[in-house]
This record gives sequence, structure tokens and C-alpha cells, in this order.
Amino acid sequence: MPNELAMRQNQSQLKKTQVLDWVPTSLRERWASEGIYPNKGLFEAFLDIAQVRPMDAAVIEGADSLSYAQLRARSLSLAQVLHDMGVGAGDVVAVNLPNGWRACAVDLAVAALGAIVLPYPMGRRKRDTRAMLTKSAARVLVCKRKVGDTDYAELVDSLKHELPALEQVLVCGQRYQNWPSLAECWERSEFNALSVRVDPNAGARLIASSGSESEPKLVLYSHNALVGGQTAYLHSLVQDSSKIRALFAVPLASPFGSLGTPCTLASLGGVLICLDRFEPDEVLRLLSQQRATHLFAGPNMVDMLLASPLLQPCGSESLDFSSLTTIVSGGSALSEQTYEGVRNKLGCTLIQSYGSADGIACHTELDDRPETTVRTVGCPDPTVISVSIRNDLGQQLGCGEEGEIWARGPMTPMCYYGAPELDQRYRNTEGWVRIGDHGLLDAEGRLRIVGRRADTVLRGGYKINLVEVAHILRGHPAVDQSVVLNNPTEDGKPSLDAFVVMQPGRHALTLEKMLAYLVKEVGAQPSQLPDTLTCVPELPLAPSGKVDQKALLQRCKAVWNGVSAQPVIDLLMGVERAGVLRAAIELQLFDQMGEGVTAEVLAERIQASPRGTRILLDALAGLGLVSNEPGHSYYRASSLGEKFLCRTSPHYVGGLTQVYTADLMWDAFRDFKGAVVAGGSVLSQSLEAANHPYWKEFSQGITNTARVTARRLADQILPWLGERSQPEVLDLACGNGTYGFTLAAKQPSMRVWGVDWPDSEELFEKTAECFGVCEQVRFIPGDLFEVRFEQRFDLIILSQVLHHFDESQCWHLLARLQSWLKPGGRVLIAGFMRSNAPPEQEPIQRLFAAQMLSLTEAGDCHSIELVQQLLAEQGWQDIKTNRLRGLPIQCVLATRGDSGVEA
Ligand SMILES: C[S@@+](CC[C@H](N)C(=O)[O-])C[C@H]1O[C@@H](n2cnc3c(N)ncnc32)[C@H](O)[C@@H]1O
Repeated sequence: MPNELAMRQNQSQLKKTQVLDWVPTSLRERWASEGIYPNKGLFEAFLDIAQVRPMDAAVIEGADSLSYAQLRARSLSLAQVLHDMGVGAGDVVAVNLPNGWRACAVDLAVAALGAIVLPYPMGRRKRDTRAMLTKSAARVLVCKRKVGDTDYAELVDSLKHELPALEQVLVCGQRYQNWPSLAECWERSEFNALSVRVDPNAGARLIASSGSESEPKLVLYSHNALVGGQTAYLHSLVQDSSKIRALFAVPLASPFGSLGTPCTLASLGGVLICLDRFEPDEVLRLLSQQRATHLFAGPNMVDMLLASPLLQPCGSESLDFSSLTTIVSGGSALSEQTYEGVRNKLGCTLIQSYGSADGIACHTELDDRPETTVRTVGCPDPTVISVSIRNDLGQQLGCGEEGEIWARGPMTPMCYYGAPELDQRYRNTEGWVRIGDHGLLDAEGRLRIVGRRADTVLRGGYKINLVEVAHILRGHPAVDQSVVLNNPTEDGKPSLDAFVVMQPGRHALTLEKMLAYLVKEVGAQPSQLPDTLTCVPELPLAPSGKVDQKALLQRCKAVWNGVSAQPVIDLLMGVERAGVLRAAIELQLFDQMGEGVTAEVLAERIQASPRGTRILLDALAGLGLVSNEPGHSYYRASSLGEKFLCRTSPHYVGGLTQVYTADLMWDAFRDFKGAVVAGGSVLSQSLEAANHPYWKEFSQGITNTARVTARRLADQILPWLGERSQPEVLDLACGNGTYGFTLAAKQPSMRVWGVDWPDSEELFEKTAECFGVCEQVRFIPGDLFEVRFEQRFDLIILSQVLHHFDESQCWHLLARLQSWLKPGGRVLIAGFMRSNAPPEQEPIQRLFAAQMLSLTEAGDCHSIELVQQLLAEQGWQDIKTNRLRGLPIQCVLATRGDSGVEA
């Protein structure tokens, strides 16, 4: 396979990295004789399982499930490719892939060759990539082409002169230049694994530990340390190891994630359930759908899961977590609230895990009391690791005495890779590793962490534990999640920046209020009080799956230096933003950009002036929708632009120009002041007028986006509707009819009637054709308030309608519906509605109310409470509300009351 990097490579100049095992051979031999080490390579361990249970699922990724046999075949095919590239024992193959079967297959292929794999989490920028690839002297890199907005292959290419060891890059995703493609590696002839004798005590995996060094340390683990030592960590957490179905919310490429492929999959024969990035609702759905038994996540992730609307008492989806026995939380300390939340909302056991890539892993047990789980990290298991607490002179301390944690055992790594100075600092010749964190062993032999190196700050003469302070903040009744970071002042003094996520519906806290709580109610020490407090909508996560401290601190800086008027100016420039975007969409600019294009070429394609096109492109680049490397004349769509503004994308939202930036909107908001003064629309014709021309434009514009919402509503109602024989549905103010058609398309016996102004008929019929439901649907032209029906319906849909009218009109409209429903029939009301959340959490709803003020005579973005109250007053029953995930749309369902009398 051709690869430019290969041509630049001068192999003879490269020396192999010296590898030492700092654990005495006699100890490794003892662990083998005691049966802790199976004395086999990682791939051999995997093969043993694949031979016995070839058809069992190994990896589940989205809708795909890969069996052990399939994974074996793909790993061996890739191993052959790597072998042909010259990869052999002791060579390093770096991997930068999302969680999924490909990442597992690379791990296994590399192990089959006796080479060393270096997985590192996606999202690393230039500096870390350079550090990782130079330190490891990786000969091959397997990476995903696009990571967010970054072209990662291009980034690696730009480092080529600094990476003399790197010969080949296998790219996953869109091809990059003539670099080999990973997609072509899965169906080659299989590598003969028996041709290589892999030494189980040789290096198998490099785990990158962030620790407190400025650059990541690479720690080398042998096959035995993974298959034996590290896997033993899981033994007490699983009853039948082959039945473990583990979802790793953390990257498999992170230190905590290294329990995934080598241990859960290759050594225990379990199933890995994968999703490529952490998204709380998706994790919850996967846990339920895939009947996961174990979840591996950081404590902040667990908090995010607990905050998900899916776990709130009124949650719309019924998820089943009965198979989930254990959540293993690692990365930083746990709080009591997290422990309680897991018990109450997920009904499983939370395990506190403490580990470091440097060489330690232990955890609490399934039957530990809550106190024990929150305060300790359990008894170190000698088949994994033994712990010794030592003073500064390296002398062992007694039970209950605090000191530095030293560790040694079957999981102990061989050495720091290519960094003898780190070995000198952290290893000794008896095999011990100095972990750097401080702790003590209590009377029952449990390890208590007193200060993780990275979490401890000396302030005013006191040692402050940042995680502990964050837990105290979390105790405030309005706070959902919290993090405290040290952001030293210019003269080096510690300064504590606190970040909190408020509970849904709670107003942002001020620093003063928080300090008052900490001092008066908690009795916190002065040295524990934060200097700043920032309320954030969520805690950003770094590639490792831990909280992204850098991003938070930057945000804090922006707020505290936030004397700038920029946010206000940004608002004032809304007209420019909307106009620029509307022009780009109307010119179909995003569809014409291809892989990259100059302004001149693009101007020709979109039939515009070169000057205009260049200025438009630069403006779009300023908005993050187009990318353009400084000094280069090529422009290409950013991942945001490509995903949402290319018409070929299934996520296209460009049609919304006809909704939000329609001419009518410019007219309405040009004199919004007039509407405010008058208390209603000052347009010559308000939106309530029969056949208002805006509705045609609107119905066309929402075609794509409405399908998404309609599918989500359909998911909610179909389980009930599908049970009714030959269901009849009325879609009131149906527009293009998408909502009713989505239901009809799922059930041929269903009939749908759509009511709207006569002008909507043409688009209704056209859309029905696209859905293939013409035979099942009928359009009834007319006014919502006047139309009459003899027949009765099972379901009435009222989507995006109520906000056009005032409270009394809404009352009348809803009252009419009851008499049109069959007994037990339901109404489904969907649309923008205000909840009790503070305004800053619902800007769309508030702006929508402004839209209604300027466009209608009396419309408003009504509150959910009001809609519920109107329904209750009229005797509707079983009124339920939920918000569609990720959309600002509320959905209210109600069943016809017994009376059902026409108003
Ligand atoms: C915001 S659209 C909603 C369309 C569709 N239900 C949806 O959610 O996409 C409002 C629709 O109500 C229709 N409409 C408004 N007032 C009406 C009335 N008095 N009688 C019939 N249709 C009306 C408009 O023509 C328009 O199609």
C-alpha cells in the first residue's frame, strides 16, 4: 500500500525503545505458579473463547452485533495487513478510534503479532498527538479521519517531519490522500497466529497516564499483567464472567477503559456494548435495550445520567434497568448524593473504583455498606495489587497512618516507556510503584484516599481536597453537579473556581448565596470557600471522559474578564447572522463546496460574484460554519455546516430559513417595538387570517425537521394507538400533514384526516405521496373553529397550534375535541410551551412568545401548566406531559373524559 510517510522514513536511523521489567522475575513466576497469570498472550486468551463460543456476541455497536468468530476473522485480517507493513514483536501501533468493534479488532490484531498497542482517546490536539507519537515511536497509527471539526489525518500529516518513526497511517472514514484505508483491511486473508510465539511477559499495551506531569506518561503493561492481574480486578464484580455485558461510557482508550477489550472481552468472554461518545440519554437507552449488567463511568458521568429527564418521575420512556447490577465509577471520588441517586433511580450497586495507569486498581465490593463505598476504595486484592503506605523515606507505615501509596502486584506494569527518568523517580528494584497519591489503610485493610496528587491544594497552611469541596457544594439543595478547580493567581496563590450545574427549574446561585450556605449551614472552613462560582448548563467532558478542566477554566476566565460587551453586541448582530446564513442556504453554497474550494471556483458554481462569495465565506467561517486555515485560500464546510446545511444530509435544517428568516419575520421584527406598544401584531395582516401566505412557505420549510419531531411523537403514541383496531386519526391544523402521515405509514389499517386552510391542500397531497399514504389520508379544508364531524376518532393531533390563540380560544378549541373522540380516545398536543425553568434555560420559548406577539393578535407561548389546567377543567383524564429529548418541544397527552360533550 502506498503511503507517503513510508517514503520519508529512514528506518535504519531508528532504534527500538529499551524495555525493562521493574518487577523481579521471581515474583512474576510466583504469580504464574499460583495461577494468577494464565501465562498466555492476550490474543491467545481471546482465541480460546472464540473457539468455544464462536457465535456469542462480542461487541455491540449501534444496531450491529459482532460475534467472537467475526471479530476473530477481522482481527486476523488486519493482523495480516499490519504484518505486511512490517509490524512485529515489540513495535508500537497507536490507535485513535472511538469505542466500537474496530478499536477492539486493532487491539487484538496488534496482540496477535506480539506488538504493543497504544490506544489514546479521540479529541487530542497537536501537542498531545506529537507527544504521544514521538514518545512511543509508533510505527503505525490507526486513526479516524474526522474528529469533530478536526481533520485528524491532516493534523498528523502536518506533524510528519517530527515523527520519523511513523511509517504508515491507516485511516478510518473518508480516504486521506493516498493513505491506506482501514475499511479495506477487514477481508484479507487471515494472519496465521500460530506462526508467532508471543511471550506473555512481554509488553502488550501502553496506557497513557495524565497524572500530574505536563505530558502524558506511557506505562507499559505485559500480556500477563492484563490477562491475569488487571482482569482479576473484575472477578468479584461478576457472578458469571461470560455473562458480563458491559457498557463503557468512558473511552476504551482511557486508562479506566483498558478494562474493556483486554479484560472484559478477551479474558472474560463478555460482551462490550459501545457508543462512540458519551450522551446521557443514549447511555440510559442502551443500558435498557441491551440488557447491560455493568456500566463503567466517571462519577461526573454518573451524575449526568442521574440528571437525565429519562430518570425523572414523569419520564416519558419506560426503561428497564433490571439487568443492571453494577455501576463501576472511577476517575475521582464519589459523593453520597451520587450513591443515593444510583440506588434510588437505577436500583443497582455503585462501586467506587480507584485506579491509576501508573499501576494500581482497587474497588469497593457489591455488599459494602454505603459509608464504606463513599469513604473508602475497598480492600486491595492481592491477586491484583498489594498496597503499602510509606513515609517520605520510603519506610512502611502502620495501619491508620497516612502516607504515600505504593503498589505492587500481578497488575503492576513493566516500566514507563521510553522514559528511564520516570522509572528512576517512581519505580524501585523490588517492583514497587510510587503512585504519588496519599492514603491510609484502615483497621479492616481498606484503602482510604486522603489526597489524590492532582486534587490536593495547599491553601492558607491547610491541605484542601478539591473533590471534597465539590461534594460540599453539591450538598446545596439547588445544585445538581459540581466541580472545583484550582486556578492559581498570577503570583502562584491557589484560587478555587467552583462550577455548578443547577437542578432543573432552579435559578442560578450567586457566589454570595453559596458562601452563606457553606459558612452558615455547612460550617465549611475559610480555606475551603471558593473564590468564584459559575453556573454552567452542563460539565464539559474531556477526551478521557473526565471533566474538561481546561474548557471550564477558560469559560470562567471569559466570565470574570467578562467586562466585555461582546455578548450584547453579538445579540445586536443577529440580523447580520441571520441574513448571512439565509443567503448561504438560498445559494445552496454548502452543497457546492465538496472537499474544499476557492472563493473564485465556488462563485462560478453558485453563480455569484467572486467578491461577494469571498465575503460570504469569510462571514460563515466567522460563524464556525465553514473552515478556512489561516493563509490558505481553500474553504470547506465545517462539520456543523456539513451535517446540518448540506441538502444531502439527513440532518439538513436549512429549510428553516423559510420559517425563521422568512420575509414576514423581517417585517415583524423590524417594528417589534410597535407590537410591544400595541400589545399585538401591527402587521397589515396577522397570522390568523385565512390562507395566510406564510403557511405555505412554513410547511415547505419544515419538511425535513418536522419528520424528526413526528417520528419521536409517533414513538410515544404508536404503542397505544397500534392496539386499537383500524385507528382513525384527526390532525388538526395539519400543515403539510407530516405528523399524521408518519403514523399512517407505520400502520396500513390507519386512516388520517387533516384539517387546514384550503391553500394547504396541494402540499398535503404532495407530502402524502412522498410518504406513500395517499390511500389512507384525506384533506378537509376549513377553519379549525368551525369544522364539524359526524364520525369519531381515536386520536387527535394538535401540533404547534395552541400558541396562535389566547387562553379563551384555546379553551374553546380543546373543548370541541372531546366530543370528536371515541371512548378512551386521546389528544396529543405538541409545541413550544414554557415550563418552570428559569428563562435562561428556555430562550427559544421566550423568543417564540415574542414571535407570537408580533405575528398574531393574541397568541403566546403558553405554559405547560395552563394547558394542563384547561384540560383538567374540561374533565380530560390521565393528563401526562413530557419534553421531547433534545428538542424544545413539550408534549401533552390526555384521554377523553367520560362526558365528552361538545362545547
Ligand atoms: C405552525 S403550523 C403547524 C402545522 C403542523 N401541525 C405542524 O406542527 O407542523 C399551523 C398551521 O395551522 C393552520 N391554521 C392556523 N389557523 C387555522 C385555522 N383557524 N383553521 C385551519 N387551519 C389553521 C395553518 O395553516 C398552519 O398550517
